Amino acid sequence: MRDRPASVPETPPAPGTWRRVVRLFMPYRGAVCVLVVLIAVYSALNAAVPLLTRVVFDRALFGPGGPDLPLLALIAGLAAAIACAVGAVDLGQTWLSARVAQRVVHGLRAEMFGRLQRMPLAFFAAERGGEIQSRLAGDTTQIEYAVKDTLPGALSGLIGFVVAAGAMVTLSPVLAGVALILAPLVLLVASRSGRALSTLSADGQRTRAELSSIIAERLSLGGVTMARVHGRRQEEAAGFTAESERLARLGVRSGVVAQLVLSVGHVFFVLTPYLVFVAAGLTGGITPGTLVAFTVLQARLYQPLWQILHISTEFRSAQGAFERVFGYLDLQPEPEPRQSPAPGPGALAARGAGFRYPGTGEEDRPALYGVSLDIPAASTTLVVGPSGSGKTTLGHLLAGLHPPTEGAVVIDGTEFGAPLPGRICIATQDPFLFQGSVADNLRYAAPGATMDDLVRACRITRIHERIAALPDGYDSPAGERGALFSGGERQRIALARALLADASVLVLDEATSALDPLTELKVVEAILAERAGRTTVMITHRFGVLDSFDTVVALEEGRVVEHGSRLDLLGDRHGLYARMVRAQTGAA
Ligand SMILES: Nc1ncnc2c1ncn2[C@@H]1O[C@H](COP(=O)(O)OP(=O)(O)OP(=O)(O)O)[C@@H](O)[C@H]1O
Repeated sequence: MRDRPASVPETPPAPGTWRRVVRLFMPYRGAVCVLVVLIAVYSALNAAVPLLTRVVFDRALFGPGGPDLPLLALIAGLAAAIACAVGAVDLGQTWLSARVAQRVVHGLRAEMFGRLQRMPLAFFAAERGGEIQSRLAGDTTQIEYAVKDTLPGALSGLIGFVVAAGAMVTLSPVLAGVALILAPLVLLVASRSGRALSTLSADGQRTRAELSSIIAERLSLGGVTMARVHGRRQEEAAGFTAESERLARLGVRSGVVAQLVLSVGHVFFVLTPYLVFVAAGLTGGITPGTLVAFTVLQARLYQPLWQILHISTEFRSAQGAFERVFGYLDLQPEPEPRQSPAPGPGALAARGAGFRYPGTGEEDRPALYGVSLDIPAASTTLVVGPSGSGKTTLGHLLAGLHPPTEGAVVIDGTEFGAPLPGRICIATQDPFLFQGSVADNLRYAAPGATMDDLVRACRITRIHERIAALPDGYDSPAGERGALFSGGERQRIALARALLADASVLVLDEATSALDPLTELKVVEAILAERAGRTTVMITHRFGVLDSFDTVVALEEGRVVEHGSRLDLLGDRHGLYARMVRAQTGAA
């Protein structure tokens, strides 16, 4: 299993994270302003009730003339009206804040997905699947929880605090001063604990991502098979358990730190009223009505304070998630192609093209270098070479999947370095079939294809009989990554999909490698016949019996070492192609 440091070193919060969080709300500033007004109204209405209580005590109940029933009835009516208004305003503010929060989180998710789609393929080769899943689904969910409660909570906390403190100062400035004397201590503890919480949160998010990666990789069909074949089930379970325990420990520590803040706050809330009573006793001249109103207002003061503490701990806990999401949003995507080449017959060329995979050092040889080739329109070209010689890399360059890191790749006279759907298509050795029906998978290349089109393509790639024999025919499910089909069947379905794309250039990168040699020969011949008049490039190791190609390109160690007609290259007894054909066919 993976190695991990026993504990991730404390990292200070990334500078600018909070500024970026605030910026997320900028497009909704109008709604946020309305929210502020609603919350202010809500807080003012809430603060009015204790002031009514003061009138009840000092005038309506215990006034000089005894109980004043009409005044009591009036106050009861007013209190009922205020309660209704508070309910309505509360509903409005909940709707608005939920809307803003959901929009912000939806925007983050959509932007992150879009950014990832534009990342170079090398990013997906290096990044773990679980990591992407964890950031896109897990981190955004944590942000959603934080943002949903935070926006209204922080605003109502602040406004509620100001309104309640203002009302308390109006009643008695001295008692208000005493009530707030311990507040700085609580804020200090909150700020210290907040920093610890952010670190714990970042560590927690990383551990969650590690768990997701283990699940995605080791609980896949391939991962489970590998563990069973090599008898490593217990080690796999132990690796997962260790990460899970680590997450559990982090969860406990975060819970304790968060509770520390809340507990200090609690002591403050319990202690302060008694300090106020003592102060009232010492100063004298405070009416019972003022003291009752003051006591009610104190509760109203603590609630927002409590809310602010609670939110600050929650937000600090979400800091790690924000940083990981922003980390993906800062990734450098592939540049968009400057111009789309004008339509043409499909003549390809490489001009001194080379490619170096990201992460390979300057001292390593590039995967491909100095490749200059002309592949005329409507020609058929075979690309051969030893394992690791750069065939797939060349295929990817010709299909626009990688832009060359030196030189250029050209179609019909125009340089390109990005996929050209509809003009160039590639079928690979390990094709991707998604969960859905066989027909869905085929129509991915040609959404408007009729059933006859599907059947025709599948007949060419010799897979129609197999699909037709399934209980639901073309509507049968393909399974996870096409797992309900054999490797050779998957390849033939993917080849049919590539034919349906009807591109002027088709690159076959070992796309028939899982077929038996006889079927492979028939399928390749049928594809070439179907594509007569269009350009086809085939990369393969099993070329010994393939004799219908115009041209052969032989690669060795990232360079083109032979390029010519098949018969010419066969004539060069010491040439790479001739030697490889002899090795395959057993010819002397
Ligand atoms: N994503 C990658 N990152 C780094 N190096 C890579 C990556 N993919 C391939 N390479 C390296 O680039 C070189 C050429 O690889 P490529 O897959 O093009 O060879 P190939 O001729 O198609 O091999 P094979 O016949 O085994 O499929 C190899 O040395 C390989 O290790």
